[in-house]
Amino acid sequence: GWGYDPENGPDTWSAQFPVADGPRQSPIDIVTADAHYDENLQPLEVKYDPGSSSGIVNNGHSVQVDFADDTDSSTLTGGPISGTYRLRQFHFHWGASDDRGSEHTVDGAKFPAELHLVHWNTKYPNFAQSTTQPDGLAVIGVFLQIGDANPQLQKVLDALEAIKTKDKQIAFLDFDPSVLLPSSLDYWTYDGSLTTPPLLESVTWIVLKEPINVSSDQMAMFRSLLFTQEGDEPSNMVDNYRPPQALKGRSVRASFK
Ligand SMILES: O=C(Nc1cc(S(=O)(=O)[N+](=O)[O-])cc([N+](=O)[O-])c1O)Nc1c(F)c(F)c(F)c(F)c1F
Ligand SMILES: [Zn+2]
Repeated sequence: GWGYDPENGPDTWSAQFPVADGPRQSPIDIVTADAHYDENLQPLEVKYDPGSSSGIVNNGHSVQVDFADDTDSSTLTGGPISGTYRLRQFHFHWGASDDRGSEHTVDGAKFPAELHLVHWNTKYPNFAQSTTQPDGLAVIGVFLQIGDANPQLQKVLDALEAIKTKDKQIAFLDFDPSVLLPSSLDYWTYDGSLTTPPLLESVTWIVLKEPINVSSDQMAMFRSLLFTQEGDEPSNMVDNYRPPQALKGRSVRASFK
């Protein structure tokens, strides 16, 4: 299956997923001088219920925290979107070293990691259906930068030793992901896609300008995960990021001056 090695990584995905060469692929490099301030953009409204967190899983591509999305308990509204989007899951992308790992870049600069909070549009019956619609998903991207250790992140990191190998998962309850958001919700937004196969062009991207902190030691904990299943030749889960894709005429809007 697809992955991030030379023989199954981002440069090979278009063979099985031709949309990889489509008109609205993600991630992108955000050129801040070209990001147009749009005064019509609303503030983001994030309302997460810690009671809806359910589990944490090593899915073979990332570490993912899943949420119950059968009610409007954890939602995203406002910002560039209309209607109500439900939080489905969040996950991370990171590098083998602190000089890389984010998917989006800012004026060419890479961050050591990027958090993605995946939401789906409740005008569609469920997540799967929404993934096939141009306005089906809204993903909040948050950059991680090396600084002081992040105590909010530590609860996620403490769970990793129990899900070291692919397909391992454990219960992960009472976690409010808003503790992972920076103090400012200023954002850039553009129309894009999933950054992993099936690369569906159904994502309104909302990339926060302000990074959150992570320490180098905490980054090393992400890198202790494995892409591989228990008993297989171990391969460290690192560099699980797709590089920036062509803008193909798209505009990036800014919610701030
Ligand atoms: O649920 C999905 N979540 C997801 C998205 C991204 S993402 O990087 O593309 N993203 O949008 O943030 C990265 C990871 N990850 O673990 O790294 C994910 O687990 N992907 C997904 C899927 F797996 C399918 F088989 C499918 F049919 C579909 F429609 C999907 F949308
Ligand atoms: Zn992602």
